[in-house]
Amino acid sequence: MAQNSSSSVLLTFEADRAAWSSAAWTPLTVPDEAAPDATRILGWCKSSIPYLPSQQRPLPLQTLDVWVPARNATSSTAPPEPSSLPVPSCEDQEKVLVWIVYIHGGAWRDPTIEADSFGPAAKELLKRFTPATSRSSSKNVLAGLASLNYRLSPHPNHPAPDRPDRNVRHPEHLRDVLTGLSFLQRVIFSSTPTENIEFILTGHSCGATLSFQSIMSPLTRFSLPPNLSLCKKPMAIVGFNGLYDLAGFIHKPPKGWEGHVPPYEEFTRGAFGDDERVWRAVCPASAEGDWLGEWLEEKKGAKVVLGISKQDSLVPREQMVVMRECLEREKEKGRGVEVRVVEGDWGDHDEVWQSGWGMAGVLGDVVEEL
Ligand SMILES: Nc1ccccc1C(=O)C[C@H](N)C(=O)O
Repeated sequence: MAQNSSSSVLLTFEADRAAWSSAAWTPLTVPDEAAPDATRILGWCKSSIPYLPSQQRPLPLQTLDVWVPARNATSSTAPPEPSSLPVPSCEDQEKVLVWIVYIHGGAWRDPTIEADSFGPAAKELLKRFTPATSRSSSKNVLAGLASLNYRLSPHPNHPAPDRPDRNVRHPEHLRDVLTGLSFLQRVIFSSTPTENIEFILTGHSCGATLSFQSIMSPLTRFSLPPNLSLCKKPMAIVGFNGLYDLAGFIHKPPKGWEGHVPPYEEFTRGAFGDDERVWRAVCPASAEGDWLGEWLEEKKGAKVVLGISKQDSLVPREQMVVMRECLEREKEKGRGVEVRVVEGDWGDHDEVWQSGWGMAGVLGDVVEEL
């Protein structure tokens, strides 16, 4: 049985430590089945942690949220120290400590969708993996969950000329995602006394696009500094209702989707500018070169799960199909990434994260199978 040890975060950089400690741990509670009027603590949450610690005034969208499971069902109500990261201990050498990192959607521009939109799915996952209720047969241990904010492009319906974090273009969204991931990995590796850690990177809509961009070479593809390359790449990428080929959609929409071309073109130009070569280079199903091979070189046995809502009215099923076909073409060349498609009755485009259960089901299965 996994138990928490509240180890202090041993960060090399004082600025990282200050940033991590700047947010308190708050309890996440659920009704207690045993005592109907009481609640029990499911986990602990830190929100709006700035991930650009050296910057004097971090912008509101350059932050991340973290959830960790509570020690056990009757855990004390005293929160962990703000400077700590409670880590489930994992005596069983066979078990892997798994972190899930989520990237929200919103077409690179919607200011009404932020990191906390992962809350419902995070809660479902904590319920499934809380040490007290976790099936002992579960192969792995859920160590924690994180969700990233990143700077956005302007939204015509929500102008905010005074907000520098809502008026950027590619590659700034990805720069923030990689910066947040690096900060998180520094914190996790400095507080977890095991090498046996794996990450699942997951995203919704344009967050799925950003998940795949995160494993591509930042320098050669996006003119970002090479030190933003992830020190540890994810073992699995899980996309929900993802955007994988924007140029393809805009030039040749599926039958019945022609009316969606104007909004797609608007947000694509808003995020990536007018050069269509850039649209192709940023989308995983149309990008050239061997990004998959580069990932698999480091992560043999890596897997991709493409989840789609059958009721999605904003992203057509064909986006998943082109992505699956792209990955399967690579497979024929001998690059074995395992690809799985899950089609769920999860409601419309945003309902899958609003309710959270569909996402949590798919992600929980990936945690157990890793
Ligand atoms: N039309 C889309 C097509 C595909 C993916 C997202 C959207 C969005 O509209 C996202 C967001 N709610 C927006 O206002 O930009």
